[in-house]
This record gives sequence, C-alpha cells and structure tokens, in this order.
Amino acid sequence: MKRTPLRQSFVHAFSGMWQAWRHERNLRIHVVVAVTVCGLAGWLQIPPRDGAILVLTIALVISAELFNTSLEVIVDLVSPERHELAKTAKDVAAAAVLVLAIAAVIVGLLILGPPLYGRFA
Ligand SMILES: Nc1ncnc2c1ncn2[C@@H]1O[C@H](COP(=O)(O)OP(=O)(O)OP(=O)(O)O)[C@@H](O)[C@H]1O
Repeated sequence: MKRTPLRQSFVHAFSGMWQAWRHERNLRIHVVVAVTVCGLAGWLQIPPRDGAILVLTIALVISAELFNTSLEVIVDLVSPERHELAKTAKDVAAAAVLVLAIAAVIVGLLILGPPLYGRFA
C-alpha cells in the first residue's frame, strides 16, 4: 500500500475542513457557537478541567458534523436518485449529530450556567 507523507495528510485533512466549511451551513453554525462558548468560558475564567470538557464536547460535535457531511457525500455519490435506504442513512447520521448537539447544550449549561448566574445575580 502506498504511504502518504505526513505533511500531505495534513493538507488533505485541512482541505476536507475547508470544503465542509464552504458547503455545510450547519458546520458553520457549530463553529460560531463553539467560538462564542470558548469566549464565554474565558471571560468566566472557568477551571481548566471544565474547559477541557468543553473543548472535548465541541470537538465531538464538530467531528460528528464532519462525519455526517462525509456520509452525505458518499450517499449522493452512490445513490444520486432518491432511495429509501439513502434517506435512512442520511437521517440516522443527522440523528447522531442531533444527539451530540443536545448533549453539548446540556454540558454547556451545566458548566457555564452557575458562573454566568453568579456574574449577574
Ligand atoms: N438520495 C436520497 N434519497 C432519499 N432521501 C434523501 C436523499 N438525499 C436526501 N434525502 C433526504 O433529504 C434530507 C436532507 O438531505 P441533504 O442531502 O439535503 O442533507 P442536508 O440538508 O445537508 O442535511 P443536514 O442538515 O443533516 O446537513 C435527508 O436527511 C433525507 O431525509
């Protein structure tokens, strides 16, 4: 099997991110929310461990969105016409992102909620 040089692998990965960013509105929304959450976390000076949980949660949601995008592209490639299985594949992948997004909102509220309340109460 031919080996791709490490630097080239990074180029491919960043190219994938750029393509997903250009074509996926949901990914752009996730990134904007993630940047806002990170700014809020910095302003609230949350403990490093809470920050690590936030970073991990954000990474999970964005990774899921990237996998979802990849799956959509594969489905469109193998099934350009409408098909019940294509619908199931895309809907289930979208459900996976939704589960993580809901979990991320809960994590965000649990971590940022109390210090945010403390600032304004
Ligand atoms: N080939 C297909 N056959 C049947 N249904 C399809 C097909 N392609 C898409 N769909 C249906 O349309 C929905 C939206 O598909 P689309 O490819 O437009 O994804 P999208 O709008 O980019 O989704 P997301 O918001 O998750 O990124 C799918 O979840 C599925 O229900």
